[in-house]
Amino acid sequence: MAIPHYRGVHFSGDTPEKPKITKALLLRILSYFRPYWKLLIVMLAAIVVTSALGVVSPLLTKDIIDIALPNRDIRLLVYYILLTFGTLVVLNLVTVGQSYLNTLISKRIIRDLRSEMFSHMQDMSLKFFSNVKAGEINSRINNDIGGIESIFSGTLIQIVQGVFIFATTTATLFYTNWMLALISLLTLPLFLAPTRKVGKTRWKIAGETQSKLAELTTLITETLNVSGTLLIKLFTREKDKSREFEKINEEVTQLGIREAVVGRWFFMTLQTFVALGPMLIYLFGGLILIKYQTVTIGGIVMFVTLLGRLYGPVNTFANIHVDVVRSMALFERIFQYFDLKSEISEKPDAVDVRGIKGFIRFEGVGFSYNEKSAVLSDITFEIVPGQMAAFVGPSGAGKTTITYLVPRLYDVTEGAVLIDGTDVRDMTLTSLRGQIGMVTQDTYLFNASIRENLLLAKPDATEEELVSACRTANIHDFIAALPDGYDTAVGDRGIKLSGGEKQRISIARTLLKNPGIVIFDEATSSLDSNSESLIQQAVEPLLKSRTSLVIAHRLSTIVSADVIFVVKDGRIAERGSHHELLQAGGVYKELYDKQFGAMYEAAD
Ligand SMILES: Nc1ncnc2c1ncn2[C@@H]1O[C@H](COP(=O)(O)OP(=O)(O)OP(=O)(O)O)[C@@H](O)[C@H]1O
Repeated sequence: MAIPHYRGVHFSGDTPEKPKITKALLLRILSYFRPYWKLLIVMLAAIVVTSALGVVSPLLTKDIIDIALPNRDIRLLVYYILLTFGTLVVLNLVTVGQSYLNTLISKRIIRDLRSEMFSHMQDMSLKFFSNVKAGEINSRINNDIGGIESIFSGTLIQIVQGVFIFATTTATLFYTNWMLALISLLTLPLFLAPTRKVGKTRWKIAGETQSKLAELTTLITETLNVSGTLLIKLFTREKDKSREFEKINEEVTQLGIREAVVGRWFFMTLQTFVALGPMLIYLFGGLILIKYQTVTIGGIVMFVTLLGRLYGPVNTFANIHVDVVRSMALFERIFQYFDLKSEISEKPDAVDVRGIKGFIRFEGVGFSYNEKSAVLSDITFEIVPGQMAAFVGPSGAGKTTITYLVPRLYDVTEGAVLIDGTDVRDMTLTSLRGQIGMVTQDTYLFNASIRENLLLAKPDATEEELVSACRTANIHDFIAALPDGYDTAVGDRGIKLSGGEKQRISIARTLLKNPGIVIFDEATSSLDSNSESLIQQAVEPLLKSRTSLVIAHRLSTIVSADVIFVVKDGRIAERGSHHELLQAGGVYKELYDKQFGAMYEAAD
C-alpha cells in the first residue's frame, strides 16, 4: 500500500513557483463568497452608485465654467455648487456603507477559512503531525490566511470598482469629445509597460518573504515554549538561537525593504505618467479649442479632472496584477492543506458500535511508519474481555506502536485489528475511540485548570463524578489541598505538576471516560516508591473488569497480568504467564534476569 507522504507537499521552505491562475482555482476562491451573496449584491449596487456619482461633479464643474461664469449668473453658480456639494455628500455616505460591507464580507471569509483550516487540521492523523514542522501549521493559519485578507478587502473590490469607474468615466469622455477622449486613452498603455517587469520582481520577493516568515514562526514556536527553553538553557545555546533569529529576522527585513523599493520605483514611474496626462490634455485640448472650437474651456478642465479618475483604476489594475498573483500563491498554499487527506478516514458505511465487550484480535498485523522498514510483522494475538495483557520487550521493539493500532491512531499496513469481531477500519471513529481510554507515559495537559483538563473526558460530568474519579485515582487529596483546588491552572503542558501527579490526573480523566478498553503505558522513569504505589493503587480500579493493554515495566504489573506478550524486533517472540515464560527460559527469562535479576540479588 502506498503511504501518503506529507513531506512531498510544498511547505513554506519551498521555492515558490509562479501559480497558474486556473478557472478551477478562481471558482474555488469565489465559492467562499457564496454565503454572502446578498451582502455582495448590496455592495455591488453601492459601487455602481459611487462610480456614477463620481462623474457628476466634473460635469457640474464644466457647467460652472462654461455656463454660470460666462453668463455672470450667480443663482446658477450657487445652484451648481450646492448640487456638487450634495452629490459629494451622498457619494461619501454610500462609500462609508460600501467599505463597511467590504470589511464585513472579507473578515467573515477570513474567519470561515481559519475555522475550516482548524477543523481540517483536527481531522489529520498523527502521521501528519509527526512529519510537519511545529510552526508550519501556525504559519499557514496566521501568515497565509492573514495574507489573503487584503485580496478580499482590497484587491477584488478594487477590480470591480475599477471596472465601473473606468466604464462611467470613458463613456463621459467620449460623450463630451471623442478626439480628446482618444488622446486620453492613448496615454494609458504607457502605464502598463513597466508593470509586468515590476510585477515579476515583486512576486519573487513576496514568495521569498512568505517562506522566511514561516521560518521565523517555526523558530519562535519551537524555541519559546517550556520544552524548547529547557533544552536551550541546559545546553546554554541562547546566543546561538538569538543569532539564528537575528539572521532570519534581518533577511525578512531586507526582503521587505526590497519589496517596498521595487514598489516605490514603480509608483514613481506611474506618478510621472500621471503628471504627463493633464499636460497632454491641455496641449491637445488647447489646440482643438483654438483651431476647431469643438471643445470648451470647461470641457478641458473636466477632461483633466476625469483623467485623474481614469488613472485611478489603471493604477489599480497595474498593481492588481502583482497582488492577485501573490494572493493566488497564498490561496494555493492554503488549498494545498485543505486537499491533504488524512489516511485515517471513516468509511461511508462505517458502523457505530456501542457497548463493546472488549474482545481484541490482531490478525497477521504488519505495520511501518514509512516505506523503508517494517516496525511490526506478522503479529497475531487475542485478548479476551476483561483480560489484562502486558506487553514487555526491549526499547524500540514496537510495544507502543501495537497499542496505537487499536484506537486507529495509525492503520495497519497488513492484516487487521478486530474488536468484538469487527475490523476497527469498519467502525466510526467516534464510536471506536469513545470506548478506548489511553494513559500515556508522558501525560499531556492543556494549559488550563485541572477541572477543564478532567472535563475533556466527559464535558457534562458532575462535581461528584469528578471528585469520585479523582479519589479513585488517588489525586483528590492533592488537588483539594491546592489553593485553588480543581481550578488550579496546570501551566504549559502541565509543567506545574510532577510526572506522577500528571499521570494520576490522566488516570482520573480516563476513569471519567469509563471506556471498555484501556491502554496504559507505565512510566519507565523511576518514580519514588510512594509515588509509584499511589499510581499502582490508582490504576488498579481502571484496569479492573476492563480489557487492558499495558506496556509494563514493573515486575508487579507484569506478574499480575493475565497474559504477557514479549515483543522483540516487531514480532511477538513469546506469550504466556510469568511462570510459564520464566520456565521456558527464552527472551522473557533473559529480559527478566537483566532487568530484575540484579535488583533482587542486590536486595538479598
Ligand atoms: N512516528 C514515528 N515515525 C517513524 N518511526 C517511528 C515513529 N514512532 C516510532 N518509530 C519507530 O518505531 C519503532 C518502534 O517504536 P515503539 O515506540 O513502538 O517502541 P517501544 O517498544 O514502545 O519502545 P519504548 O519501550 O522505548 O517506548 C522504533 O524503532 C521507533 O524508532
